[in-house]
Amino acid sequence: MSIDLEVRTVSKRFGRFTAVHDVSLQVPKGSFFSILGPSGCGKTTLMRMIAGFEQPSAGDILINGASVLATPPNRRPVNMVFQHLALFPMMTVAGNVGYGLRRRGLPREDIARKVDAVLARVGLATAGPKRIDQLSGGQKQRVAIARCMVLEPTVLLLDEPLGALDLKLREHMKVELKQLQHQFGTTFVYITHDQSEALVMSDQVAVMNGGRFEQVGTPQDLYYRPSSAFVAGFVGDSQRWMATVTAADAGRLRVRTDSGLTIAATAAEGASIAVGARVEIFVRPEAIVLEPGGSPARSAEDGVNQFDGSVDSLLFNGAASRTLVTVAAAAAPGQRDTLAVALPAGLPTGGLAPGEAVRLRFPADRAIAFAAPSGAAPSGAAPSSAASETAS
Ligand SMILES: Nc1ncnc2c1ncn2[C@@H]1O[C@H](COP(=O)(O)OP(=O)(O)OP(=O)(O)O)[C@@H](O)[C@H]1O
Repeated sequence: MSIDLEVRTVSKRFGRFTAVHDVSLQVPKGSFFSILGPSGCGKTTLMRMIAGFEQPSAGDILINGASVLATPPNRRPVNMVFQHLALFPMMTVAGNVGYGLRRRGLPREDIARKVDAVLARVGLATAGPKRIDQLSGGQKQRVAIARCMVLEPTVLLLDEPLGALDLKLREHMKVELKQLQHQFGTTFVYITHDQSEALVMSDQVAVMNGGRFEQVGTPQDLYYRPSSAFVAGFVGDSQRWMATVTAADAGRLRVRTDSGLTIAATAAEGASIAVGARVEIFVRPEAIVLEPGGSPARSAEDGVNQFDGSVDSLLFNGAASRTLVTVAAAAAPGQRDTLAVALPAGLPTGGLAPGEAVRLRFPADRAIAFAAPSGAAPSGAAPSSAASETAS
């Protein structure tokens, strides 16, 4: 596996503030790598160092195995697509796409041939003579990508390129960008604060927080095997509780949530958690199975959590429909918890109505516990309703 881009223990300080701390990554040739993190975590600073617009304070950046620190931005084999695309509004589509080739001094006929070929590959074969303002938002995105791809970069850097689009177009462009990347076979490094963009498109994702990488892995790794509470909370939806550990045996835990529920949970990989520890518990909505209430109670199985509750509300959203279920903690009168549960596709939501009794089950190995940062605020309990916690 050859590596197109390598970042080695790179840091960036602005005065006394460190925006990027000791970050390392390797991006294999032809892959889609995303850097995902909240606003201000250092994504753009890292990207600007790769592009050559900022110099690292420490570390090295290699493209095709050679350090590029001494190479100015316009000589690095990378191109960058910005959120606001930076297309020239007064030029035609072909004029924009051919701009870099003209600056390189290529003969006109070579430019015309390359521009036509790349426009055809992004599905805009006939758009060359059009003005930029005659294009839709999605078409402008494709022109911005074509303008970079025509220069045949080793790495294409994309800085939140879908940020300015409306939601529907963003959903569409996620799939289209992934297809374009696959078709060109070019290495893409993509920065975003939108976890769903990163999950859908990427081969590998680095989750960044406070200038550091929290975890680098496949979307599946991040979703199913998060290595920190930050990753578990930032990637995908979760039911989340603050809790105290009441029993611990080789990673199998029993915890009492601040809202009064007793939950069988599993310590996150590599975490050593003892009785009395404060933890954060994460359960994915689809890990929770919803059964009709009133069905004969199954005997409590070891390692399976089981709660009786009632439907609070239905959140219909086609295949992504959910229901909110309220359960009460028997040991804590007056306290209750509302859990979001995914409805299996095709389940007639007509069968469920607010107030209806249901039973929730989820296995202990889908309730992942991370040590809570010291001083973490309790999650707090919602107001009361009638339901009872059964055995777990
Ligand atoms: N030239 C600079 N001088 C001083 N501080 C800077 C400079 N550039 C960035 N920073 C700081 O570094 C931190 C990281 O900024 P950066 O733009 O890399 O974050 P980001 O993750 O890309 O955020 P966003 O998603 O909002 O663009 C921020 O606190 C920012 O204020």
